[in-house]
Amino acid sequence: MKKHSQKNRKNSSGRSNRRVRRPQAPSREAILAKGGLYCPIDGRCGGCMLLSVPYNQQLRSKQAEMEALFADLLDGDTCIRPIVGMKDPRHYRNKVVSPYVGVYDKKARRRRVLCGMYERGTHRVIDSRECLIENQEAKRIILAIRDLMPKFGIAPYDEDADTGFLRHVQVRVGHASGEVMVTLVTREDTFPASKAFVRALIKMYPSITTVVQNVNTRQTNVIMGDKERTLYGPGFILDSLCGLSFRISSKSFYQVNVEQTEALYTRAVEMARLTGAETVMDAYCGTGTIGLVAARGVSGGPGAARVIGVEERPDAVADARNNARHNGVAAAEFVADDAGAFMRTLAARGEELDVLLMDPPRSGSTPDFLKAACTLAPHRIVYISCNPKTQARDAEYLVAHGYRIDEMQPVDMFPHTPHTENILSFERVGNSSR
Ligand SMILES: C[S@@+](CC[C@H](N)C(=O)[O-])C[C@H]1O[C@@H](n2cnc3c(N)ncnc32)[C@H](O)[C@@H]1O
Repeated sequence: MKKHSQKNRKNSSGRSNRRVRRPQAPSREAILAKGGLYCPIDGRCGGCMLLSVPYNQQLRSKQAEMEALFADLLDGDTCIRPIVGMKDPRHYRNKVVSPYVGVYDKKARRRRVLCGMYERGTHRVIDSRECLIENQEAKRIILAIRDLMPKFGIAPYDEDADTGFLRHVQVRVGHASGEVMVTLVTREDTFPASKAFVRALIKMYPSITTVVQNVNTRQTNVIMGDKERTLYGPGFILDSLCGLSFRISSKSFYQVNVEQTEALYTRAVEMARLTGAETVMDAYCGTGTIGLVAARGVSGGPGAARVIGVEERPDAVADARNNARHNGVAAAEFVADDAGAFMRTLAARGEELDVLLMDPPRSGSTPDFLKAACTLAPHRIVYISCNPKTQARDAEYLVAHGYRIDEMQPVDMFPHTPHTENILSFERVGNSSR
């Protein structure tokens, strides 16, 4: 029997010890010459995977992917719109989160703090000074915090030993307002240096309008804990979207690419074809953004007569009610419930619903929600999705139960990543009177 050489012998995990040569990454010059973007940590970071692909080519591929995915569900009369891309697809992320870890620097013979992003598929932090998709002011603040930590005796968190103090920092920047919220996620509740630290940080970055401490004492991958206290400012920021103003707290769901969100919501409400007389359901409504935009109307058109929003998270529902009050929208009400259960209740009561707007999580909707939706039989359904695969599954149900897709609109919410947001509008077949 032929023996394996030492070089080829397999280790305990069954993998060969021989070093596998990675295919050589294209050079900076080659990427830029092709029209792509160059990032020195491209390929290692878990963030964007398509940076080196020219943006127009990314858009063409995403469009082709959507058309192929829905090919069997569209008919000859479906209007397929070209994907909405960004003019400048850089620095679009208005929410930046970074872990902080301590390492021993052999060259400098001292410990230092790293911050940045995790290496793809690991919990190793890649120290990065720049990111092509993150908001630049947010990134500068993340780095400034790293530099201030030793001066205030703030130790980075050690995940294995469950020691240290600062676990993560989240920075949110209001796209239109420019207001900045910094959330410091700490392992302990007591933060002795908090006042002096916050003062020093704000002196460096006067754009910061509020600082929040979030306490996460658990040994977990989940970033945020339950307990929060405001260290500076009001504890939230305001931002405007489609002419309305929204209150964003550290844990609220708020789309990270606000420029594209304006396009997404505008197209979704246009696709609802409101006349001013409709009762509209905003299902999976988060902080009520889409429903409030529908109540107000877009592109100079009329809004809904009445909006009912449903969302399972009570804190998001509280934000939605606040947002309605704050914008003077009286025709919107928000309910904290499971969307499927709520739809079943409405269907059992025989309520009338004209238009259903739905924006479920990546897992898509549920059979009981879709069944109740078909019983309520709104004359239009507008389905927004960040995961077109589950959207295609749900669309198949709707098409089999009395609806046809009359329009499809992909939107590029996450340039340089493989993700595409997609909007489908459905009309009820043979029921134009409602
Ligand atoms: C993709 S987000 C959309 C939020 C909102 N439409 C927006 O654009 O900001 C999905 C929302 O669905 C909520 N959700 C998830 N499962 C739910 C369920 N079974 N019932 C009600 N809401 C749910 C999540 O909490 C989240 O706020």
